Amino acid sequence: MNKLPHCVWRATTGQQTRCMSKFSAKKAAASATTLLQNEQQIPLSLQQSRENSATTAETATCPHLSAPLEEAAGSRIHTTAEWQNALPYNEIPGPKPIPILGNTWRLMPIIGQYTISDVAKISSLLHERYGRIVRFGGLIGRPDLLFIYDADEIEKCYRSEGPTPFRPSMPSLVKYKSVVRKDFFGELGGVVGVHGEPWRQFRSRVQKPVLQLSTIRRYLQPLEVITQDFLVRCEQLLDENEELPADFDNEIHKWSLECIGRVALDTRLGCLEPNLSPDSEPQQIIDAAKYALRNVATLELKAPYWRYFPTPLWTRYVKNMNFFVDVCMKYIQSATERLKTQGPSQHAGEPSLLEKVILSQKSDKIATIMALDLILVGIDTISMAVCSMLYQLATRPLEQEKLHEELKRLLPDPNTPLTIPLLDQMHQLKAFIKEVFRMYSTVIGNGRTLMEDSVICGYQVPKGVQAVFPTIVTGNMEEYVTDAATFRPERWLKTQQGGFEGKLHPFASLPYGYGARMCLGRRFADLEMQILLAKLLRNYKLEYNHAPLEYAVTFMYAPEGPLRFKMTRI
Ligand code: HEM
Repeated sequence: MNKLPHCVWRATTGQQTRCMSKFSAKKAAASATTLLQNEQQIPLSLQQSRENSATTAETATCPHLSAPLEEAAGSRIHTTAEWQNALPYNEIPGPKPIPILGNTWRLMPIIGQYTISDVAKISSLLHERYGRIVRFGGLIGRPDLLFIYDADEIEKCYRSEGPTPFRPSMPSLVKYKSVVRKDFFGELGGVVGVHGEPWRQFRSRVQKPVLQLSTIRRYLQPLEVITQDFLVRCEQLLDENEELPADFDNEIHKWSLECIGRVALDTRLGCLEPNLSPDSEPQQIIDAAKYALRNVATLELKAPYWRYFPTPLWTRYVKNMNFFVDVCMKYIQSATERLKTQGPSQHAGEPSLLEKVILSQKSDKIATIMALDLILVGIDTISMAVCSMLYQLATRPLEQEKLHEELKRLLPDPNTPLTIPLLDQMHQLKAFIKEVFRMYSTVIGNGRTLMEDSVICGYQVPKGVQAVFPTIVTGNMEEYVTDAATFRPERWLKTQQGGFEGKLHPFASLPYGYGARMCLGRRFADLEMQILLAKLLRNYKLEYNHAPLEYAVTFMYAPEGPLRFKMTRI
């Protein structure tokens, strides 16, 4: 039996002591109003807010942001009753920072309470201890983190985020793109780690071809071929007990790199070749991408001294990224050369994604930077999501059987090529994917730097604060999801498809984020996962006959340990 995230966390946190429920926050806000007009309290809170705005807005700026955050942006709200009735920012509950070390010590080895791999647990623990809004301040070199566990408030934040949402991700990547490799990126930073108008302009140039259904349709057959090759390779890897090797996650990374290479680099990288040596180029690209992503949490959450001087970890990060960029550049350049000499390749009547971007933007530089962004975030996310999906399938035989039945019905001949209409009819399969994301969201949370002073959960929150939306926690809250602790994919189905009526707050589980900045690769991610699960489950039975695995955050949230699945042909 799998441990549910909530059980794991509750076990470590002991008694639940919510400081402020939704009800009591409202009551508190109301009594603050009656306190009134308390002549000292209102000016004091505003002053506090201004002080916070000044410090946090500074750290929220980005070299790829065209203009600093609007100075006057927050002032409009100050005249509203909502703001004036709200509680001051410094009254938001949360762990108290200690002098000099702030709250950073809590993430330090030995003396700290939390390790990086516990990030998901920290998030749940903060909610259990402090309530629906938690201020985690005093982190060296970065603004306060404001954890929001209220799906209505999360919805409000997303819906009011404006045309250029600021996702405070990866300052290390920002520094790499805008300072260390300014020679390469120049003013074209791409979308990851870029903000404001430069982000909007870049995103609007590439968004249409990336998300177009015709693009997705074009890649169905090439990705199916890659997945077929992957399954052949899996069969070759089986031992005498029909089990996959302990480092099977590495094989999944190879499959996802092969997929993203086909989409973003217009090439078959050869990752699925047998006997790939550890120093082969595809394996090195996988290692480099993994290293870059997995050290982000350490670089940014533990004391981020690399901002001030080049720490050994930072030096290695840069070297690793340089290797990664150079190798990718090689393939993109040859793809653009091929386009110039041979014209666009036509598959299913469509040019490739790279060709569409080069032709529409008349710039291979934009295509290059887009491809780098897609690769940078597209390998680990999908690989870890697939690890999680396969583990859940292997440990939930009844769910697996349901999917198998659906696939047998839609694909009576297991060799039937997949089509978009067939994928569209795989309701159980899609519901299963959504339910895994709800309970074990691969990306545990999303965030936005507030661009304006706002009232959140009855508190005055200054602009510049980093709001965190912990989807891994909200997706598991009974308040928003009926029978939240039970794995029930049917909750995602319509009644006529066998679904059941129940609460499912639309902002509780958002694995791909929301709004203008939502995951750019989500359609490819869904396509790749659906193809893999459909091909696998139509032809094989998956089992896991070892000690249960715990979920942990390296960068993504996934089962930690050897994925020694037993894979038997049906
Ligand atoms: C299951 C796998 C994946 C998950 C769970 C995931 C999740 C996310 C999330 C939560 C965001 C932030 C969205 C927001 O701020 O609202 C994001 C952004 C992004 N994702 Fe994904 N993603 C996945 C796969 C991919 C893949 C395969 C690609 C590339 C092909 C990709 C490309 C991107 C890019 C480029 C962004 C930045 C968008 C921007 O800032 O404009 N993702 N993803």
